[in-house]
Amino acid sequence: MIIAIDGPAASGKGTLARRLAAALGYAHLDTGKLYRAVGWAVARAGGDPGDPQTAEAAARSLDLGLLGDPALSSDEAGMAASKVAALPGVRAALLDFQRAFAAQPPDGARGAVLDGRDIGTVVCPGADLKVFVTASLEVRAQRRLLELRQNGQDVKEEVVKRDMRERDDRDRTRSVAPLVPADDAVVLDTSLLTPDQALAAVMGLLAKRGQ
Ligand SMILES: Nc1ncnc2c1ncn2[C@@H]1O[C@H](COP(=O)(O)OP(=O)(O)OP(=O)(O)O)[C@@H](O)[C@H]1O
Ligand SMILES: Nc1ccn([C@@H]2O[C@H](COP(=O)(O)O)[C@@H](O)[C@H]2O)c(=O)n1
Repeated sequence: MIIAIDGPAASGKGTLARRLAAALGYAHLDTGKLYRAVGWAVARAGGDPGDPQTAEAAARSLDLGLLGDPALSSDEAGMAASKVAALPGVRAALLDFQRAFAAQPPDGARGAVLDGRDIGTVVCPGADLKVFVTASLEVRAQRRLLELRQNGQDVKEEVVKRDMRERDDRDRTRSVAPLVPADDAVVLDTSLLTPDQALAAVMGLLAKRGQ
């Protein structure tokens, strides 16, 4: 069983995907971390994340050990990620790994939950369940602000909101794998939902479908 969770920044898709995977005993892949690791590797080396050759080389030689680096959660890493993510060569370099994870989840798990921007449309178009998670920009910016401050990062509200809008715009308008709900995705607005309520909504969908 493959579950695809997509949506814009800080909509709550990662929280939902992680909790869903734990509840079902499935493996979870946060695909945003792959793009963050590539963008961050380029930026940290002083390169331009928007440069196709540099970014594609970084994607092809990506060290998966970097996915646990706390620096990946920064706003800067998110911006660098969205720049490398607009490049077709970078997306192609990361595609096989994501598809292999979904087809053969690690540790013998019976299923996989992947979250990102293009899971339901490109990575796993045949997923058993697709959920497109949304929330208003205001709510999402407040969530991210709280998260970054709790992580000890000194960030300004207007900068977080501006960066989020810019990142969402780039993700929605890029020519390759843009952020759009798959035709067969269920849209879940979490603006007024707690993480528990969002999880319950998806568990309810699975139960209704007999899965
Ligand atoms: N339903 C919710 N209600 C309140 N806060 C939430 C909810 N879901 C997630 N959060 C919080 O909002 C923040 C962003 O959530 P999360 O990381 O799940 O979003 P995301 O869509 O995966 O973001 P990104 O794409 O940037 O990784 C986290 O601090 C998380 O704890
Ligand atoms: N499937 C995906 C996942 C992510 N991206 C890009 O990475 C950026 C960071 O992702 P987060 O989920 O960690 O916020 C995001 O803004 C996208 O540009 C992607 O393109 N496809």
